[in-house]
Amino acid sequence: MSSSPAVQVRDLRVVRGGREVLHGLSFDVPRGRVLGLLGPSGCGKTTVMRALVGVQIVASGRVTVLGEDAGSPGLRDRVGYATQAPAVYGDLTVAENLRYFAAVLGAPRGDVDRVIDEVGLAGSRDQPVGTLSGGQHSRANLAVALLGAPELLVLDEPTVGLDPVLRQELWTLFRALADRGVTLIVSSHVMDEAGRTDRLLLMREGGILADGSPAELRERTGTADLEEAFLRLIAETGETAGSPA
Ligand SMILES: Nc1ncnc2c1ncn2[C@@H]1O[C@H](COP(=O)(O)OP(=O)(O)OP(=O)(O)O)[C@@H](O)[C@H]1O
Repeated sequence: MSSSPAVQVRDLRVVRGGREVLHGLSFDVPRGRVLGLLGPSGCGKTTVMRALVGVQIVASGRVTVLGEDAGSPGLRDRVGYATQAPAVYGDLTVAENLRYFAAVLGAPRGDVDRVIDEVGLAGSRDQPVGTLSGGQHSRANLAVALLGAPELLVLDEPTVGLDPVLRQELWTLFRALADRGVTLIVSSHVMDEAGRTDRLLLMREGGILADGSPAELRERTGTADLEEAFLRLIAETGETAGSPA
């Protein structure tokens, strides 16, 4: 297996709706790590993820994923993507949905039971997705992204709306996947999840405010609380922008 980063982004600029929403981002994600993409609503997290999976038109820059250009056909079964809007069909059961997506993705049939177990939905496998709770619905969506055992998982706010117990279970699953060598990019706008990542990319207004491990960010800002660290970084950039050259 290559030791090159799972993801390399260089000078990524994206224009959406006639406005530049990513202003020249550069970052790497090492293999087998969990990267948290954090920042306020509208800062560009989903746009970064769309660029990584190759569905976003980019104005300039380079996005390399698992050694290939983002969106290359060769990456189709190596990258799993779960969007915020569930992809699963409400009138099919959990198992039917997964059998359908496994067929579309060319994933082995045996994967269906594995991913249902991984997301903790074995007890609801024969229930129509439309009758699941919100948290179960998000987990069914996540299960689709796990089909085929992708090397990179891009998960857009996978824990939104989940209770603390389920969130903890999902983070345990993310860690187990990373221990198996999978690279995960997980977005969130709640800072209490930041401490569970290996690496944090803090975004604000289409730019990167900070990139480092939670420990590095705590040290740099002199606070143990990552939410407070984020606020201090914002204050710091405000001061820099406002200070005389
Ligand atoms: N389809 C679109 N057309 C035009 N502008 C868009 C479109 N989608 C997003 N944007 C804009 O791009 C910027 C980044 O949006 P993006 O969805 O990437 O943010 P986000 O950080 O993922 O937000 P959230 O946490 O609310 O999902 C925002 O200013 C948003 O208004």
